[in-house]
Amino acid sequence: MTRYLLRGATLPDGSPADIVIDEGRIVSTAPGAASDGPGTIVIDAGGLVALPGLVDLHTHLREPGFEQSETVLTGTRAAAAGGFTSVFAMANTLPVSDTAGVVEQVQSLGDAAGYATVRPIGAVTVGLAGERLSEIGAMAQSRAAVRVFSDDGKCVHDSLLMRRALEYVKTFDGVIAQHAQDPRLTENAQMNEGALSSELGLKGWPAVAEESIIARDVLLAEHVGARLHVCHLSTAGSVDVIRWAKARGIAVTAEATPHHLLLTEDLVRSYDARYKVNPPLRRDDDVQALREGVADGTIDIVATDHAPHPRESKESEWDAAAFGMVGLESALPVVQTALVDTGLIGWQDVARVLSTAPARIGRLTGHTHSFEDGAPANLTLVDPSDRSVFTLDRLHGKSVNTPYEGLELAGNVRWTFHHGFPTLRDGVLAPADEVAASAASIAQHRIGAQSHG
Ligand SMILES: NC(=O)N[C@@H](CC(=O)O)C(=O)O
Ligand SMILES: [Zn+2]
Ligand SMILES: [Zn+2]
Repeated sequence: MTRYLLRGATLPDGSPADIVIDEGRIVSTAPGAASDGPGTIVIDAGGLVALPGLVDLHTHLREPGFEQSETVLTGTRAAAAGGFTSVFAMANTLPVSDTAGVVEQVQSLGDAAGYATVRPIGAVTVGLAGERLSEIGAMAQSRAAVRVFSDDGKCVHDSLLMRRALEYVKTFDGVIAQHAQDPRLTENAQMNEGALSSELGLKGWPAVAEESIIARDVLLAEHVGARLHVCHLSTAGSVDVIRWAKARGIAVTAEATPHHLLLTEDLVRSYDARYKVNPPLRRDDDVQALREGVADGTIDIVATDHAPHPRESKESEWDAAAFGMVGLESALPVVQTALVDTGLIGWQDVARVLSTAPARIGRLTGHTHSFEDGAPANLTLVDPSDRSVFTLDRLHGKSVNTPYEGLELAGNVRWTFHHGFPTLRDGVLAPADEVAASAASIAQHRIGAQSHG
């Protein structure tokens, strides 16, 4: 394997570093200490911030079943372009990822592609139908070793099923990731409920539909003593409920998406379905509350909810259009724009909310996120001085349903290393055949690490 020297990088804590990568691992980070042996590729990392490889706990890769929107290969190319080295693949595929067979298939596709570590999420209920628990134990014990279970796209609404699911995952330290949406309160809902939804004549989606499920679930998690993760918080009230639950010592974690940290419902005035997403874009005071929630640690992570949809699903009229936005390539720029450049968080917090905390919540093994000598080299180099208008050529997945086209965002990902292999090189994706050729050794790393716990 090639040896790399990333010269003049800045670590998240602000300290300078010359990062040497060899045999897929970080050999040293001490400035000046690195000598360029023959065959070392030297990268000028001056002005670039080195972050541990980003980890997305909430990605829709769409394979199997919806390959016209995305595949494991194209979605992980988008991930690498966005600085991600691991993604957790949501279960709303076709067939649904509710059996050991499907989660192992998703994991194998990720291993073969090689652009990022793919960790499948298992469905909580069979077919996401909300009626019977899926084979949670078999998925946990499978080669995919699933630790995160979610019916995302749908809420696990039945209280007894939710209780049983929490009891089940508790036995192996798993977590239920809840899409908190009361189905009865949101029937045919199209956007945030309020003055604007009345004005636009679109059926509203009240904040309480999210907050009431979160309140119930934190109490269930407390009762069972199990871990609960709440997907895509979107309202100020949700942040309050999570803050209350954490103060009470409940084992709950929460995520916010980049789009809910930057965009508001006012965009819906355009009736442009690029802005149609579940949960809906909310008001400015919600955005502010979410930002404060990330800054004070109430919200543990930022997760993309990368949700690719084909053009025809987004070009129809608002009511008929699909919910969802792509988000892997824009995540880091939006986080810098909304949280870092506003002075709310620093780069160490970015490393936490986009890498170490999601890795911990998902019990990601064999993929450490530190700059310690000997750690697997999963890292990304970001240019924080970049200011550029977001364009569709920044996207590398199959779908282009981004809300950021034409917006100026701060920060850009330049390099991504996945287990020592550069998947993104000064902004250019490595060719698929080269990445696939390195994939066997990457899989080897992971299997070795998993068997050690
Ligand atoms: N976020 C969305 O608007 N859509 C997601 C489902 C989901 O995350 O709930 C999708 O799968 O398209
Ligand atoms: Zn969801
Ligand atoms: Zn989702």
